[in-house]
Amino acid sequence: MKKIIEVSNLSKRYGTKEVVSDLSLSIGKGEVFGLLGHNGAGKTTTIEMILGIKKPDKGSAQIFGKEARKHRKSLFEKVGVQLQVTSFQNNIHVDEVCEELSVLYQEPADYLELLEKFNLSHCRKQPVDGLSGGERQKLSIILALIPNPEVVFFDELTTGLDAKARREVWELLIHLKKKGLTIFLTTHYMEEASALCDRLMIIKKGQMLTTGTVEEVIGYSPYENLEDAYLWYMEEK
Ligand SMILES: Nc1ncnc2c1ncn2[C@@H]1O[C@H](COP(=O)(O)OP(=O)(O)OP(=O)(O)O)[C@@H](O)[C@H]1O
Repeated sequence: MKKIIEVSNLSKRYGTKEVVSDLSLSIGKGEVFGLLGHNGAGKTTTIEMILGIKKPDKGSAQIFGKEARKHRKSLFEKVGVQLQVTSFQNNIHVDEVCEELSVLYQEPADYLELLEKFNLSHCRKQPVDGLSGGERQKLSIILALIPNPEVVFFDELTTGLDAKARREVWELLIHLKKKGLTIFLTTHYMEEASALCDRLMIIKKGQMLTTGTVEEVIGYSPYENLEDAYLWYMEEK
């Protein structure tokens, strides 16, 4: 399988605290990879280092065989990103944000279609500031998909979404995965990880506790579902 993301021995410390410790992983084309861990475990920092937003102290990360820091422009034609904190200009409307982003890409996705798929068409003319938390979250997912990416990073994919919207997002991502999209996600919802991820890694205080397919990760524990297994890893190790 063609490797899309390769991470080797990535480490980062702030002061004396090591927040990411010697993490290595690789993700093949069309795979959905989930990074799981409690608040503060180092998930966002790991994503930011892969994307070249933060500099690792040790190790390296490549997307399509290139370091993001050095090849930002060419890489980001093919990479979509949804980060937890997305700030927008004051009073900007939903369709303006989508339009402004679309013009940056050679072959952007049709944002009107995406708004429709995520049931946000009725918010098109609304200021982003006036959106509900869930609507804002959906918009950030749409923005990550506007580049028509080959690989996409979702940090806390469906946080703040109601159960129906969460299922809709899952369905859409499964559809995009079938078309070859590679997905790196973090989530605090084990049901979501089970439904979407081909492979997982669970981290605690920046260190890997386990990695494998959902079945493997559950199988290494004494439990039969991911949530119980996850909690077991967190306490046992
Ligand atoms: N610039 C910084 N300076 C100091 N500490 C930082 C900095 N950025 C992150 N940290 C710390 O690094 C640790 C890892 O943070 P990170 O955001 O990667 O965790 P996370 O797993 O994404 O958490 P969450 O699930 O809450 O989003 C946290 O303890 C955080 O406080």
